[in-house]
Amino acid sequence: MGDRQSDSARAEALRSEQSYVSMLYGRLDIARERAERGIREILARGGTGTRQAVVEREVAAAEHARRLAQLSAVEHGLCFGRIDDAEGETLYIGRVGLRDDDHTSVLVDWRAPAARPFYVATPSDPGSLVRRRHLHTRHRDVVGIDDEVFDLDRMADGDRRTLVGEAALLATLRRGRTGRMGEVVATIQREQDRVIRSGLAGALVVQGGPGTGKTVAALHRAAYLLYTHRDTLERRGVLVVGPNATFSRYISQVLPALGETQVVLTSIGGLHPGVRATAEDEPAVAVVKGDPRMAAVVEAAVRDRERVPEGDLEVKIPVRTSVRGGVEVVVEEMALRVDHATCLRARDRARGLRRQHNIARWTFVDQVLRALARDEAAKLDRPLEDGDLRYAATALWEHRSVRDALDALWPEITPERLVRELLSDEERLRTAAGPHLTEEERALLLRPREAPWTVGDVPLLDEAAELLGEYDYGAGARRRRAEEERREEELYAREVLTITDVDPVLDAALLAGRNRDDGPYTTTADRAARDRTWAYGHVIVDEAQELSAMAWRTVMRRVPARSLTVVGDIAQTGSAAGARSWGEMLDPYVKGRWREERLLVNYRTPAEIMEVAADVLRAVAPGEKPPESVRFGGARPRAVPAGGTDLRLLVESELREIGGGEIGEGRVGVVTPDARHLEVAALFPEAVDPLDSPVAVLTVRGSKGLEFDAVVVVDPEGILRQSPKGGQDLYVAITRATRRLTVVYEDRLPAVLHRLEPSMT
Ligand SMILES: Nc1ncnc2c1ncn2[C@@H]1O[C@H](COP(=O)(O)OP(=O)(O)OP(=O)(O)O)[C@@H](O)[C@H]1O
Repeated sequence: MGDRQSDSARAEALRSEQSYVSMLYGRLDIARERAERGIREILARGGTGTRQAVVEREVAAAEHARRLAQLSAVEHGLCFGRIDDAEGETLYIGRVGLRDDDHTSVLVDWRAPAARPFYVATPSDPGSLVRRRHLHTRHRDVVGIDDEVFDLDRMADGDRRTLVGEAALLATLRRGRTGRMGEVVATIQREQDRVIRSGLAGALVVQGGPGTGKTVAALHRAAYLLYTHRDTLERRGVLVVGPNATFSRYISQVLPALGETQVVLTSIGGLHPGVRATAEDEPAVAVVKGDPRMAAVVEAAVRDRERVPEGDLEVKIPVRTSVRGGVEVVVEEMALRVDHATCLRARDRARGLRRQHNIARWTFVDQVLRALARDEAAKLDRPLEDGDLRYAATALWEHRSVRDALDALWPEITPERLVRELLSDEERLRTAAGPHLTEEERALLLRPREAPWTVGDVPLLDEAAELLGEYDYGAGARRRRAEEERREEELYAREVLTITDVDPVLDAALLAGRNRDDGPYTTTADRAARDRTWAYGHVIVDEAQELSAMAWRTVMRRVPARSLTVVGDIAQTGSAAGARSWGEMLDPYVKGRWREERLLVNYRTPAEIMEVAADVLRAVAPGEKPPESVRFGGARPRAVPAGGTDLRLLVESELREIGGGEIGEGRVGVVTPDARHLEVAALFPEAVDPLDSPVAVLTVRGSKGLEFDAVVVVDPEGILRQSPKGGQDLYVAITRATRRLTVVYEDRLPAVLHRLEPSMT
């Protein structure tokens, strides 16, 4: 009887929620149609007319397109929650806000202040709420409801009859892994909510063990900040720096689904435009490259490119040429000379400007050319008026021999060439390293000229770019011109805004920015990603423990306002050049101005696996407490000897286990030491994509931030031995599992894994 009563309560609740949710999708369709119609109408009006008309059309079209993209991204799980308060008021919470024809809110955007109680109410501190309800939808159908009742006595009778309970969080956690980060906007927990809604200003560190939802919190924070501080952040954009490109893909789908499209996702290896570094240095090399002393080395390398000849400068210029057999041949030359002291003065003067190398070069070149011109006039016994000097100097610059001589002293140089030559030329490296590096450290840095860029090179390139300045001399003038144009456009846009009614949140600078590009409309994210010197409004660094001191310099340059979210776990630091403490990395920039939040609950790894991980954690970070798991009851983690184990069969059986007897949706991650990655990957030729194939074969580094239903750790001893941070690596590998863990050991199981029960496959 009781069951039947609760069944009918569930059915009634489902019916009523379905009718509300159907109404919401109806509103969504109307909003989309409106945006589509807007675009169609603008296109129909054609591409001609006055300049004002064209701008108006482009702005309006861009706004419609943006709205359409936003509305399309929220189709899945449009509405996921409802709160009822003691006054009898009900709010529905969703991915975007929607209003009905009377402009009454029918769906509250999850980022709006009104939605906050949905995330922060707890049984001990429910605020004014009497109930929180989670709605589960598939496509447009409501398929499940979970209620948390905070105050049964104050609930309306009708609502009391239709209570439906099951912990929404645990239901979410039971879902299989898909290779893309799941959406958890419906089940954000209170401690995560504090992180998400923390103020924009200053640096926030989010420290938490594996699976505590740091990435989840950081991404929702990006969406929240963009919503709450729209004016600032839409113009400047938000940069999210992750550990690798796979990770960026893993999380890339979450942001648009949260209603945001203004974010640049990249890794340290992608921060220098034009370079996509993925290769990693050996740990010892990474340590040297990541050391802050490298800033001084790069600076010395730039100074080394500002030379004067040992004695006087002598340059031969052709005086007489003739054409023989169609080729111009020099018949007579003249040697011009500039004395050593004048060269030194030219260099000092150029350096004294405190401009970047490629810009100060003009001063040096100009000084030496004038000295050469004076010498030429003297040798030809020609009077040289001051007014002629400039002309004579320019004429000398036409001679190849003069240009070569000046290039050899103070070349115009790109960051790429500077760093490549610094790291591949023993002599240059010795000179630049000076007292900063030991002989052993220099030897570690030295590599062949054609070596590919590594992630550790990118901060050096950035450092060099900062000191060298624009390679393209015309760029400075062009930028000044562009700046003037921007101001003009802004003025113009302000006028447009007063006469068109496109979007009240749009401001003139933003509007001008959107129309400035010569190509079609591009987003802030597009422009920011192309510009090395772009100053972002906010920067989020995930797996931030991996960044070296040099990498932090690179990141900090992109956020002069020092508005940052730093997310990571010191106990998971795998890079030998990474952080040992947050203070060590952040104090040089925001000493005494960074705040820390800790996340303590592990939503990923079941308690049984976490016990094994905790032993590893104790060995690498004795003071650290492992996070507490919310999941229990996974299969017992096990260890199998490599001898007699067929890895393919093992992985197949794991796929079957997680697929409930057949190979279905679940995913297996095989994590190997770096040195064995190729050999193991060759066993799984079908595992082509680490996110989309059912099986992914990864190094520990490649697995950072990702998760799998089942994890197979190959050769734990090899992982422990591969770097000074081998223990941390093993901790990371083990904690990638959401349900099952198998460790395949070589000769013997490492002592730190003693808790695992050896079993045969
Ligand atoms: N509030 C939540 N509701 C539902 N699932 C959650 C919640 N918070 C986190 N999760 C899930 O827990 C898993 C781990 O989250 P996430 O990857 O953000 O953790 P992390 O702290 O970044 O981990 P790591 O440091 O190990 O990379 C993900 O599957 C995420 O969807």
